[in-house]
Amino acid sequence: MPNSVRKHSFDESEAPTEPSPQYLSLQPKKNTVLVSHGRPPWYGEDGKRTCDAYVVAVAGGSGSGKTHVARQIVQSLGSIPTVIILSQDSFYKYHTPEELELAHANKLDFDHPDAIDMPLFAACLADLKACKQTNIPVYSFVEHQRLPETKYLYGATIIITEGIMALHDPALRELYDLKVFVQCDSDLMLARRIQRDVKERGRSVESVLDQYLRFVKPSYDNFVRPTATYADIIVPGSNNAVAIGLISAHIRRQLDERANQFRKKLAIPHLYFSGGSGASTPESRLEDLDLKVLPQTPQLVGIYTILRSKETSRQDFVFFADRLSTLLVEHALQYLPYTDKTVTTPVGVVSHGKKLDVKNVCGVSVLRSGGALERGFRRVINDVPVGSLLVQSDATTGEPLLLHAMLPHCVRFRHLAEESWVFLLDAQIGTAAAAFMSIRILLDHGVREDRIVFITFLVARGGGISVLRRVFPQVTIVCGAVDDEMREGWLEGYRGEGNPEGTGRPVWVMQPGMGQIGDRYYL
Ligand SMILES: Nc1ncnc2c1ncn2[C@@H]1O[C@H](COP(=O)(O)OP(=O)(O)O)[C@@H](O)[C@H]1O
Ligand SMILES: Nc1ccn([C@@H]2O[C@H](COP(=O)(O)O)[C@@H](O)[C@H]2O)c(=O)n1
Repeated sequence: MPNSVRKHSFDESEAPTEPSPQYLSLQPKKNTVLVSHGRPPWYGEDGKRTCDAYVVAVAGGSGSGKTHVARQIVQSLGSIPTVIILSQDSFYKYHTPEELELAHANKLDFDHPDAIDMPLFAACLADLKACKQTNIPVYSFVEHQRLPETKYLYGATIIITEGIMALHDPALRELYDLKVFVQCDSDLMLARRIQRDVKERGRSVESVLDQYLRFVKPSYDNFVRPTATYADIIVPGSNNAVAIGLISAHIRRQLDERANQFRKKLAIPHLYFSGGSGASTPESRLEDLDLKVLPQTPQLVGIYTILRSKETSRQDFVFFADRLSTLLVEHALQYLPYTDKTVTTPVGVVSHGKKLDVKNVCGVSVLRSGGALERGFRRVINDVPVGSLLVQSDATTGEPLLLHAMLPHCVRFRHLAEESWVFLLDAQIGTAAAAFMSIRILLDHGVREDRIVFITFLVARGGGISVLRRVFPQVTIVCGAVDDEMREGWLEGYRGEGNPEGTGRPVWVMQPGMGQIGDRYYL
């Protein structure tokens, strides 16, 4: 059922409040991004990244408790999805059949710094730190081998790396913001290792002891323990709750510093961006916004009339939304490159035509309402992969939060993303906060700005579109109608600042708009 809104008067001096997230408590695995809580904007109102992810390195001997420390930190921060653990164990090198034979006979040294692919580890970490995606190797301790698959990671604000050689490599040390060494008694480390390797890594007690005496202990003395001198903090290997609490408090401050809030500036750009800077105002001329608006034929206006009417049934709404999205996608396709193509017709005549000249095309819908454009999109572009981004407003501040990213294969890998054309699908651009975030995500992945085509039913001329245009001028924006106005209101039932009676969240509403498009399409 569509939510109704009630007007709320906006006070310019109103300071944005801190989000008060509800955290889920999950036991994280190594290299896991949790997806239970959203990521606030990691970029400013100029569209640029405001800071790197914060990197903590945890080194120490095998069995010293590095993983335990990393997991405890994650847990004490509330197991939020933007705090991830990156284990150096994933970066053991690929082994030849001869090396594998040695490994199974306990004769391969896994405790020498050369056993780990340090350049790959540094490259993946550098990408994550710069808020880009990365695809890390997957390693099997049972098979002693790197597996064929990789694991995609994106969106970390805090990265906790852990490994015996985490502090060994100078290039890696350059990437760390905080260096921790877990100091533990050797007997305790050995006892823990026997228990763990027998239980989790398919080893016998005898083989663990053999490997320990041959490689693990000498390596600890020669390579691992000396790196404690690089650490900012030495944490004991047991009874370390206080140390973990202090580190977590420090990291929480880093986390808070990395959450930007500027949705109101987007929603009412003339209050913030006017003046001598040549910034746009809601009175911006439509042609200055460089929107690709469908020709306003009576047939198109007829479709909008049906979609805007509150009397329209859900069945009709879906039918006409699908029809409209087909028209929008057809229109958008003209902005892609084409080359000449000659064919011979069934009657033997040569005909000169065109063919689409792109390597990869995919779609990404901004859920939930972007899903209303998906059917039309798939109808026009055959077999096209479609991913999704779940961007929702924070319940108290209305700021956008990235809750989930499920991107197509051709965007997940940087070398493919760099040559992909990506259609972003979202039902409307009002404050433009979700559009801002989804474009930023694609750019983080290496998609070229001029290869992003944003398709939407409605754009609010007085909303964030003028800022979006200025910040991302090369993105093609295709829409069917432009509404003049937006008004701030509250979704029915909101209880909070400015609206003490209800429960809900603040929203900006397009005027005349189409209501809550996601609700009308899906419910
Ligand atoms: N502070 C601690 N208190 C109790 N048990 C611990 C502590 N630190 C580690 N352990 C246990 O010791 C074992 C090895 O710890 P782990 O963190 O996997 O070591 P590492 O990653 O350094 O090889 C695990 O079973 C873990 O539960
Ligand atoms: N195939 C392998 C690879 C590594 N190891 C051992 O793992 C230890 C490091 O992992 P921790 O989680 O204990 O830090 C290292 O000491 C290697 O000996 C292995 O046994 N088999």
